[in-house]
Amino acid sequence: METKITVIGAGAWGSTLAFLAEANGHQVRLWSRQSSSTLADVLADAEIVVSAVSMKGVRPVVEQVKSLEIGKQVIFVTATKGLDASTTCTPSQIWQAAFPANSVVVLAGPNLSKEIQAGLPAATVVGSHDLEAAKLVQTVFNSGRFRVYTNDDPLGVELGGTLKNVMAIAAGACDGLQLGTNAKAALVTRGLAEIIRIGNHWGAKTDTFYGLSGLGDLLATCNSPLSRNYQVGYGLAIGKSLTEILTNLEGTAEGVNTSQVLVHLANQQGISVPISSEVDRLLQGNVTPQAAVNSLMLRDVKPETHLP
Ligand SMILES: NC(=O)C1=CN([C@@H]2O[C@H](COP(=O)(O)OP(=O)(O)OC[C@H]3O[C@@H](n4cnc5c(N)ncnc54)[C@H](OP(=O)(O)O)[C@@H]3O)[C@@H](O)[C@H]2O)C=CC1
Ligand SMILES: O=C(CO)COP(=O)(O)O
Repeated sequence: METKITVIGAGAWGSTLAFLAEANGHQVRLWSRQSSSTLADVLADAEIVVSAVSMKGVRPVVEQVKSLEIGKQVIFVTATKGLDASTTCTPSQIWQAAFPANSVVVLAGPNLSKEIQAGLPAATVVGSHDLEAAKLVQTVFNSGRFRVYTNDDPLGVELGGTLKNVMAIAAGACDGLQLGTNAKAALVTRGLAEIIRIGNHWGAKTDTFYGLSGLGDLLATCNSPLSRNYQVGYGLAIGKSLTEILTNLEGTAEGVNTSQVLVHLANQQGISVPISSEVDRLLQGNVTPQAAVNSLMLRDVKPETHLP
C-alpha cells in the first residue's frame, strides 16, 4: 500500500531515507530550508513525517510544524542523533512533547548514508511505545537492501545512536594516534559499558544497547572513516584544530555537541563517564590526545562491569 511520506531535512541522511521509501513505491516529499515549496505544502496529507535534520534544527522545525494543522493519526519518525543543548532532551522527547497525541517512532542503526546510497545492505531499528506505528514504519522502509527491526524501547534506540557518536570521536583519535587494535577493542568495549551506564540511568533497557542501534552503530562508526565523528577524533589526533576539521567536514558531527551536553548532565547526576569526559576535554582543547589516553589508563583499578 502506498503511504504519503514527508521527509524534513534534505541532508545526507534525509535524502537517503527519502530514496529508500521511494524505492519501496511510496509517495515521498523531501523538504529543506532551501526548498521552493513551503513546509505547509509538503505536510498536507502526509501520513508519516520523517525528521532527519541535525540536532540544532530540531526545535526550529518542531516549532514550525506545530504552527500547522497536523492530524492525530500522523506518525512522526525521528532520525536525528543528538541531545538538545539547552534542555538536554532527545529529539523524540521534543517531538512527543510538541505532539502528545501522535505516535513518535525513533529510527537508528548502523547506517552510514554513503554505503546505503551505494546500494550496500544495511539494517536498522524503529523503536516506539506504539508498536503498531513502529510496524507501519518498518514496512515502509524494509527492503532487500535495508532490513528494519522493531523495538519497544525508543529511548534506548535513540540513546544508542546518540551516545556512540562521542565514542566514535574517541575511536578516531585512537586510530589517529596509531594505538593499535587492542586499544581500540578496549575503548569500544568500555565505551559500550559507559553508554549502558548512562542509558540505564536515564531509563533505557540494557538489551537495547546490545542491538543494532547500540553495539551495531558503535561498531560501524568507530571503525569507518566515513563517519564524520570518527573523522573529528582522527583529525584532532593528527594535530588539526577542531575549527579546521569542522570547516572541511562534509555534514554534521553531532558528537561534538553531544559530548558537552552529556558530560554536563552526567556530572550533575553523578554518573561516571570517563571516556566521554576525556572526549569533551579534548574537544575543548583542555587536553592533548595522548594525555587523554594516559588519564584513562591511569585511573583506579576496578571490577569489569558497566556499573560505576
Ligand atoms: N549521514 C548519516 O550517515 C547519518 C546521519 N544521521 C543523523 O541524521 C542527522 C542529520 O545528519 P546528516 O543528514 O548527515 O546531516 P547534514 O549536515 O547532511 O544535513 C543536516 C540537515 O539538517 C537541516 N537543518 C539544520 N539546521 C536546521 C534548521 N535550523 N532548520 C531546518 N533544518 C535544519 C539542514 O538543512 P539545510 O539543508 O537547509 O541546511 C540539512 O537538511 C544527524 O543527527 C545525524 O547524526 C543518522 C544516521 C546516518
Ligand atoms: O550515525 C551514523 C551512522 O549510523 C553516521 O555517523 P556520523 O554522523 O559519524 O557520520
